[in-house]
Amino acid sequence: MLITSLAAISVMALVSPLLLEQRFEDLTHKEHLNQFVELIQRFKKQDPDWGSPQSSAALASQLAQIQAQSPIPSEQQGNRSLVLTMDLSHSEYVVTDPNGHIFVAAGEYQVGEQLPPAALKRATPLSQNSDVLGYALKTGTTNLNNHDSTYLVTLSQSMLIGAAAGLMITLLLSLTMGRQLIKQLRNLTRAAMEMSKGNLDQQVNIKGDDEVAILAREFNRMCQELQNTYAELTASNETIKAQAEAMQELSLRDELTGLHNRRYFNQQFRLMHHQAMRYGDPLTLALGDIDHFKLINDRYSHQIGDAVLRQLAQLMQEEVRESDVLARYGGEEFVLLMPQTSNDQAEALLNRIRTKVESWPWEKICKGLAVTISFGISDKLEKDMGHSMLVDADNKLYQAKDQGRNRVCI
Ligand SMILES: Nc1nc2c(ncn2[C@@H]2O[C@H](COP(=O)(O)OP(=O)(O)OP(=O)(O)O)[C@@H](O)[C@H]2O)c(=O)[nH]1
Repeated sequence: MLITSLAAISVMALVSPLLLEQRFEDLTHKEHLNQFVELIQRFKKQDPDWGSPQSSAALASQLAQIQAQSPIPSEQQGNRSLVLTMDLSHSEYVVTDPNGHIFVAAGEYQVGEQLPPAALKRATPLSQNSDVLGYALKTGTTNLNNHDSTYLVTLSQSMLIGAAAGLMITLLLSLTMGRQLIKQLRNLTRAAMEMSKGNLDQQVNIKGDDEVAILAREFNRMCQELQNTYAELTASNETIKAQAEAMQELSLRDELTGLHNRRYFNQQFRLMHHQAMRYGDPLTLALGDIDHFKLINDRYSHQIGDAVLRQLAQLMQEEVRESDVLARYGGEEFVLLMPQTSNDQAEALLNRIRTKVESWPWEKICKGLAVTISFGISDKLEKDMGHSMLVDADNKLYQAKDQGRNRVCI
């Protein structure tokens, strides 16, 4: 923009004086011609023999005299004299009769010749009333008189000084505006780079109302929108994540008791069994089964049976460790996986649970209700992904049932 402005002013400074000179010359030429036509008309008025050889010779001689001496501020007497103060010293004119025969010569034209048609076309008719007295053609270049030349030079110099002042002002303005522009663009670039790093909280200062300010305003608006959209997306992501986690958790939970389900137990059992096998850590598995649960359902209703299951899950949950895995294994069956626990320790824990179940006031749920539970325990670690341990615990549970229920077998 700066370069364009400077170039425009420089071209203007160079071309304007030329155009001015050209225009000045045109106007001077026109002015001279008008004066010349007036002069001829006045001559004609005083010379009734206009067009005669004597008249033509008299005019030619007068003009030669004028051109040689002018300006002529004289009032010459006589039939064929002119009264004028016109300065013809800088102009040369060809004058013809109405038919284009030259009787006043100048430049390359000679007296008595016929003015060529092209030149005649350019010539100015010398008219009086409606009569065409002849034609006048200016030849050569228009030389300006001293006064006009001085005027033109002064004008050209003024224009050059004006252009120089314009250049200086443009330069100063451009530098000042350029600094401001660069500062704003730097701020914008910095903010954009921060955004690309993921810092969406970007706002740049806005000064003025120019294109950069409009760009900065749009940038700020875009940042704000991006920030809002990002916040919405993050919130929605969080919700989706939370829902996915909740669903995942639900898929691993038993709906009735809230304990983990058999699927979760299977996952954990595989892991813990593998770990215990690898590092030689103790691992104990207990299978529990409510005694005569069918009778409870039959005698007190299925709803009471469900309430028993829920309460029993809670009682067991209260007794086990965080690191233990307690799950509902099937209908009225529970499974408890105890890492870092020996058979004896497991037996003690399950007896504690068994006693707690037996002594819990079941009458709160239903009058006459009594609940007991039997457990089978195994610590059998074999390279069969836990199969032996499960079978062994199940066998021990049957053993407990066989031996009269409400007991723990290891
Ligand atoms: N209320 C209720 N009952 C269930 C649920 N799941 C299984 N049952 C019942 O639990 C009972 C299990 O009965 P059985 O397998 O004969 O065993 P049991 O009556 O407890 O007898 P033992 O185990 O030998 O002491 C069946 O009647 C099932 O219908 C449940 O979610 N809710």
